[in-house]
Amino acid sequence: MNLAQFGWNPFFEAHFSEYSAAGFMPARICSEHKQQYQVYTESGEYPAEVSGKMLYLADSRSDFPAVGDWVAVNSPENGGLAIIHAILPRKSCFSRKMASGRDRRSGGRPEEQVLAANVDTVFLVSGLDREFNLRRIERYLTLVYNSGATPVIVLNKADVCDDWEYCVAEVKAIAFDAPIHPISAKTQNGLDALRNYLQPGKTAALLGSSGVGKSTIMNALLGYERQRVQVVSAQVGKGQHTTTERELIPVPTGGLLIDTPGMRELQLWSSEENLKGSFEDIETLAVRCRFADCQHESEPGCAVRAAVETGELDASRLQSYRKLTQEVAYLEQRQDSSADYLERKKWKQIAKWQREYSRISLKR
Ligand SMILES: Nc1nc2c(ncn2[C@@H]2O[C@H](COP(=O)(O)OP(=O)(O)OP(=O)(O)O)[C@@H](O)[C@H]2O)c(=O)[nH]1
Ligand SMILES: [Zn+2]
Repeated sequence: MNLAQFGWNPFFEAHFSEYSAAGFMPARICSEHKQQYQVYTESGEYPAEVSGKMLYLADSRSDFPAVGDWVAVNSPENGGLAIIHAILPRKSCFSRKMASGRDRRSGGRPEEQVLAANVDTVFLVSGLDREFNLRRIERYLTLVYNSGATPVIVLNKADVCDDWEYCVAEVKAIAFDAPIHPISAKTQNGLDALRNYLQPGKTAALLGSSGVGKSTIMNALLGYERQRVQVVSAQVGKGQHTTTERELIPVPTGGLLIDTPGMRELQLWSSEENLKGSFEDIETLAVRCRFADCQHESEPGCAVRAAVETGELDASRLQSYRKLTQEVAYLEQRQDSSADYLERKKWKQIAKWQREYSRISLKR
């Protein structure tokens, strides 16, 4: 197997020199299930586990490999198990803050779990049907900008939209420099535009609400119906090893697509930072507010509200900005709290509420 086909490049090469000196070889995680892995290496595909040392040193779930990660492994002998010794730095990363209390290591704090790593392009899929919703696209854009991957906006179901040019223009106004591709997965129109992002060694993932057509697009790009198979157990070497369906899947154009259950359930977990990427217009206006910590509510000399009044800024933009700010504040407050039992119980409730809330607001 040719590693460059799997995304190996000078960035990872540079970070690998100390490991190659120690006799390790590079591998890319192509599936993960309960910390049992499957990896692509130059000499083929192997089951893998993390080393005892890595397990011992890990103090949160984000210290474990995720699908898409490049790792350093020992050479697996005749079809055996590869042992993972280190994770190379991630060029991009999608993660989720886990509800507290699941893992004692975290002391009950919301913990980061990496869902996918080293994604180059995210196809942010939206339907051009009745589900079309600009605010939702904004929220997903925020999430993608925060990951380090590059967003590409895919407007699917153009076949059922009479006025898709109008929708594209609307999206353009909120998308900054993200490319926008109207397509129809059903009629296969416009799919070549997406194939362009899947050159050899490039990794892409599909993100978007349920029913927008992610599976249909994926099947069209793969050229076959991908079945999402249940976990099966296989006897490997001396111990039991669980193998799962590949979640980093080669496509005929030479690139790779990531499809993990985690990416499918990904919700908006953000921090202050990622507000900036998709609300540049508001951030720019806010520089002119009289108070540096202006909330753009009722403060005197607020440049953001002034812009809404003159029509320079759409009122709904400010509304979605506020909503996102509130969510961020909420999450940060959670992270600050202490970790005793009652707190944890409360957090569980909050996490549940938060999940429901983001579901509801994403559906809006
Ligand atoms: N008219 C039309 N329907 C489409 C198109 N693409 C997908 N669909 C339909 O939309 C429905 C949902 O498609 P899926 O591919 O299952 O959507 P998904 O985003 O994978 O949904 P989840 O698995 O729930 O996340 C199916 O009935 C598809 O046939 C399209 O381009 N045009
Ligand atoms: Zn203001």
